[in-house]
Amino acid sequence: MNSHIVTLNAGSSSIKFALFQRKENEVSMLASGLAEMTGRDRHIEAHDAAGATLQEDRWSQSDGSSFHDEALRRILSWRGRALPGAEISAVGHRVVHGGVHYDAPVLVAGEVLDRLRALVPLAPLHQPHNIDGIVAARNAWPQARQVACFDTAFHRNHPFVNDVFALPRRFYAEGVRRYGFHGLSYEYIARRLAQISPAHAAGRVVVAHLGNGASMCAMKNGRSVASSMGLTALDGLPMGTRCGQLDPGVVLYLMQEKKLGAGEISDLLYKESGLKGLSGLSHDMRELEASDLPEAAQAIDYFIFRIRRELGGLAAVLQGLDAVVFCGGIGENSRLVRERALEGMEWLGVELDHDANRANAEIISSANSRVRAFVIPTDEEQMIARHTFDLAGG
Ligand SMILES: Nc1ncnc2c1ncn2[C@@H]1O[C@H](COP(=O)(O)OP(=O)(O)O)[C@@H](O)[C@H]1O
Ligand SMILES: CC(=O)OP(=O)(O)O
Ligand SMILES: [Mg+2]
Repeated sequence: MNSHIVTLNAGSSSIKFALFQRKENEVSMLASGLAEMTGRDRHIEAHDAAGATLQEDRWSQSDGSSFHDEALRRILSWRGRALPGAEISAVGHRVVHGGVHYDAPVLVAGEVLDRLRALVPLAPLHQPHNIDGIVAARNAWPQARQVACFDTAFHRNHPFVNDVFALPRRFYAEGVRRYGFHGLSYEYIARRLAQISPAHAAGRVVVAHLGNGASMCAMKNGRSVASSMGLTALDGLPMGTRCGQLDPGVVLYLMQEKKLGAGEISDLLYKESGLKGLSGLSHDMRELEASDLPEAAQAIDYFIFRIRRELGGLAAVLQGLDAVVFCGGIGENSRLVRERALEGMEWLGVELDHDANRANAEIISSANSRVRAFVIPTDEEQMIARHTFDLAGG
């Protein structure tokens, strides 16, 4: 009997969903979709494996319900029509934070959900939606097993120096560590690079996952050795609405001088900063690139500046560089960001092929470039599906 699974991936500005089947160890996607919150509107669309549209709809946020609640409701209400007769044996969820307990996917049972709830303060833009997805999927498919697949798991073998903050040791012991996120994406990229170019995959690689959330990962032989993100998904690169790296003194200033409370500071750093805060226009890179506002250009400048700084830093961690990979909504689509991130990087061994970059080619470095630069569409859904079949069977 063919077994089907559903995957749910709630990001900060989108929920991606898909239906998979496994036949003789091969995982294939039968349908996939995306509910997304752009600068302009909210929409949902779904396609079958051949790309034919199965569903398309737009809505505006007027009734006070959150984007994620409404998106999840629409995704689940669609399932009856989309999946007639499909027996769903398991639902795989992207869960952004696994904390100290989880360094691999788990079946959601017993105390798991409580442990995931305890991590909500460390990932407020994601974890509540990941948990809502688990609860909603339990109701929608009561017979199915629920599998949690963690963004943090791929990074859990970092050397101590990449894992620690210089705080008194008791904080490390209680889990105040650099976890790193986007691990399902990096895991997929490591596997895919090994298919495209095994020699590069075995070497020193920096992957830039540039989406609404953005981070960079240093990999050696397909394993993560450092991430730009930390205890939370606030650190490192500036993002759609998140600040990225910040002097902790700024937080003290906000508390002591501006008299802001924890909730206000959290909202400021997670929801009002980054590209949105700097541009005053939008969190959405497409809108910033299309704008003539000098503030929009400066927001992009800062994004690029931090990518370049992180690239140099991670190359130093790896003691050299063999390949750079771009992925995520911005990394896969923005020629401008890739071009500006790599221009003048010949000292590091990267020479861009401008035509290939403009064409969104898979390899965007020149034939002479010592370091090869790739654009590889990421596929977190595929990683979730593989883990879910492996753990829940079917
Ligand atoms: N053609 C494009 N040019 C520039 N940016 C793009 C393009 N397409 C998508 N993006 C950007 O990708 C980001 C969303 O990335 P994605 O990885 O889907 O987000 P999430 O973090 O929610 O999973 C948005 O900032 C969007 O503007
Ligand atoms: C961890 C994170 O930032 O995820 P996303 O890019 O999906 O918001
Ligand atoms: Mg994402």
